[in-house]
Amino acid sequence: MDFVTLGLIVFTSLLVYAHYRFTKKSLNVPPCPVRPWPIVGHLLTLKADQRPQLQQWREQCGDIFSIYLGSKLLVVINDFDLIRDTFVKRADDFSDRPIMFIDENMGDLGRGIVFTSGQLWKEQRSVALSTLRKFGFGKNILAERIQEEVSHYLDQLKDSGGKPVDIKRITIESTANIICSILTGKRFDYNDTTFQRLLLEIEVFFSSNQQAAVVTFFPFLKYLPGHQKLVQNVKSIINIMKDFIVKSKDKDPEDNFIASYVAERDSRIASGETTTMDEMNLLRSVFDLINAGTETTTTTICWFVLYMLNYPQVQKKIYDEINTQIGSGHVPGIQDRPKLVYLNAAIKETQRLASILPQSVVRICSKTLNIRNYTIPEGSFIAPNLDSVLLDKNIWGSDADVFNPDRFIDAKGQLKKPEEFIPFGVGRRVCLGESMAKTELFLYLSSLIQRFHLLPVHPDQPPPMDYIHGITMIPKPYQLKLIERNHT
Ligand code: HEM
Repeated sequence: MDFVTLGLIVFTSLLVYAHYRFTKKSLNVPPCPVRPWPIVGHLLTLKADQRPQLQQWREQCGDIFSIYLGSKLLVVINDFDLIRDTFVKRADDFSDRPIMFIDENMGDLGRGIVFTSGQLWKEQRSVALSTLRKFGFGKNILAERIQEEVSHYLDQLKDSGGKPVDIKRITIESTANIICSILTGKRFDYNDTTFQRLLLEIEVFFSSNQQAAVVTFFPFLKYLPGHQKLVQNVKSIINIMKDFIVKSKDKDPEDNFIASYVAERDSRIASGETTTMDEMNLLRSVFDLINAGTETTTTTICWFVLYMLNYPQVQKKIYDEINTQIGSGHVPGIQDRPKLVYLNAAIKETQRLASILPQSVVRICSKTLNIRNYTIPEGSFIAPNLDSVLLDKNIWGSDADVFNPDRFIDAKGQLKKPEEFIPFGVGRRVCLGESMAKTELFLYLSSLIQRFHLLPVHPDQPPPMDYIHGITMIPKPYQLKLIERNHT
């Protein structure tokens, strides 16, 4: 990039910034916690871990405040009632998503499920959901498929022979295999080279996502060399997805998601229906489902195990419950879920406290709107701060920052289902994979505790509960020992 180009970029950014500052001041946008800098806005003010900072800004500014990411306005919504009023009661206004940087590298903008809006999003989401239902979403067939994968997972873990092991990689392999087998009709051998390449690229994708987000706010950064690596990464994932589609699309529509999508598209076209179903949307939906369905579940499992190492009394109570309610004669199945109240409570408590997607997935305002007398200009980003609900002391009590599964159990010993428990988001864009994720979490974690005693590598020195602030809040890498329990 030469100096003239650089000068033009800086000059244009200043003009854009001045325009935004001037117009937004007169528009009464929600308050900023601190004054934004020219060009970069609050990007340099944001700390590496923004969670405590957002909490502090909420105390300072109230339930709604503004942050400038470059010249882009991001409005942060806090508090359960305000989040519900905005994203559920006014879903028509607040259900769109912005187009993100990666779309550019797909050769087509705004395709698939996660980063689309309007009619296209509605059709792609509804097709994805109805197709996934055919393959067992919300039914026992999916649970059986997951259970089969869990048994491979436990065998892999057993191979650690009680030596220190980091379970993250094995867990990603296993959860990715479930979604890949639904999409393509085929489960992969863990050593399959294409599968290993896919997992590696997904890991790179997730770890470089913050960098990717910055490019969304400063498109000129795409000319810097580091960015090319990201582009290459996305292209590699896309090529693997294309290969999945080529190999799966001509199979029986009952065999896999891809073939079923293609058959449905052909039938809509044949009957003269106007449809957004095409190869590009299929490609991007497959990409979305693998990305959204792998990292989130894996991260939650890794958090649960970390809590078990730090709270051995909770682990013992879960094991005792499994022993009493199920015994060791068979692995827990989905029909056992209602019996394991304490385990279910511990899973909920993990999701609440770990809050792995603290600001959910960002939305965009497609027209100028008002919230509590503030103006939210067209094109602004808007995010529900799930942390502000999941960690709220007014909802969960003064020990909201302590891991305590009992808070989800009522006086009669029944599982509580508070409406403020929103780790899967809210409104029309609520997680599409919620039922699958819940089934996975129950089957993986019940089997894990039934089969192994989870121990820290150094007795009485459990790994710290630190995390890395990526696209999800990932526990810092840690090891543990898995000691097989005595089975009768
Ligand atoms: C513990 C696991 C999971 C958590 C905590 C989680 C959480 C979330 C959250 C917070 C959102 C954004 C919702 C919003 O904008 O309000 C989301 C969206 C989404 N999730 Fe999940 N998720 C999980 C597992 C899964 C799985 C297993 C799948 C797929 C098989 C999946 C697919 C999706 C998709 C496609 C979207 C975008 C929905 C849309 O924009 O219409 N998720 N998820």
